[in-house]
Amino acid sequence: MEIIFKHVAYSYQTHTPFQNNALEDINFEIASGSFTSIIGSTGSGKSTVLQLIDGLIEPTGGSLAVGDYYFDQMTHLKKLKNLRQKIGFIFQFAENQLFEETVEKDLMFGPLNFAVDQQHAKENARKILAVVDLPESVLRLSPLDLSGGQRRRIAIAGVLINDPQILLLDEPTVGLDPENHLELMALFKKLNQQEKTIIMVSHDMNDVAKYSDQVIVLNQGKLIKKASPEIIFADEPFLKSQQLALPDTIAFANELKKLGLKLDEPIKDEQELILAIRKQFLLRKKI
Ligand SMILES: Nc1ncnc2c1ncn2[C@@H]1O[C@H](COP(=O)(O)OP(=O)(O)OP(=O)(O)O)[C@@H](O)[C@H]1O
Repeated sequence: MEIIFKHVAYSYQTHTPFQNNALEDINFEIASGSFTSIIGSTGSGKSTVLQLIDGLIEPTGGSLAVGDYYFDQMTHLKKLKNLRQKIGFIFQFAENQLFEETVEKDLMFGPLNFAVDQQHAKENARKILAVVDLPESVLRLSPLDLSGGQRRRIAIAGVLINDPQILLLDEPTVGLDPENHLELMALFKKLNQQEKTIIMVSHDMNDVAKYSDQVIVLNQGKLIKKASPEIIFADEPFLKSQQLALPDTIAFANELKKLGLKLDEPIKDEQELILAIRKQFLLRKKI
């Protein structure tokens, strides 16, 4: 499902003294099956963009299209219920939304809500655990008996069980240990390779550089740059002006360049950095 924003604006608490113009004249397109990251400093409007795509709020100006669904300020949010079925929203600290007595009941909640019968909902709950790499034995447990990382996985499984075409991720790995962090990002990458469109809000520039096809930069409610990660992270002065960090591998590659190593190709993760350094050493050996 393609996503198109045309002159989108959003204000909180409109027509009150507390009106907050969170987004202004936002224009972008997100291709079906792509991985887009949205970055920008605190309060720049990233989460508001995700809420608009999910049809949780309607724009106060302009219009947007998500697949066949078109909406503007005249649209009734109730009409977007079917759209929300096709989108999975993984909120920050998603595990805080687990509320049932058992993992199984929690996982069955979504399908039962979308009129799937008990038996199929149970079967789907069992199957989805494999996707998030958890054993079936957790089904009988209370979410409170699980570790933080496992609880996050159950919350994500509860979203994936509805087989969404678009995944909205709001800081999906925040607070996780490095191992769980890596494994979850690998899962999102795999889902993306299975044609799911991913839109991720993140403050983690390593993930943004490594996984995205496209990066959207917001600043105080305005879109100020939209480009590939290679282009975004090659512009250090721009990143500094936005208080955005360089990904570790790119920062390291820049230090190596200062020491005289020729690293001309764009580098976005450890793997590419290792290959580029190896190539330089092989070239030097030949000389
Ligand atoms: N429910 C709300 N009522 C009023 N203002 C809000 C509300 N939610 C967000 N805002 C304001 O809208 C602006 C954009 O907020 P948003 O949460 O989209 O930014 P963000 O880039 O996701 O921030 P963060 O990185 O801190 O999560 C901010 O000025 C914020 O204070």
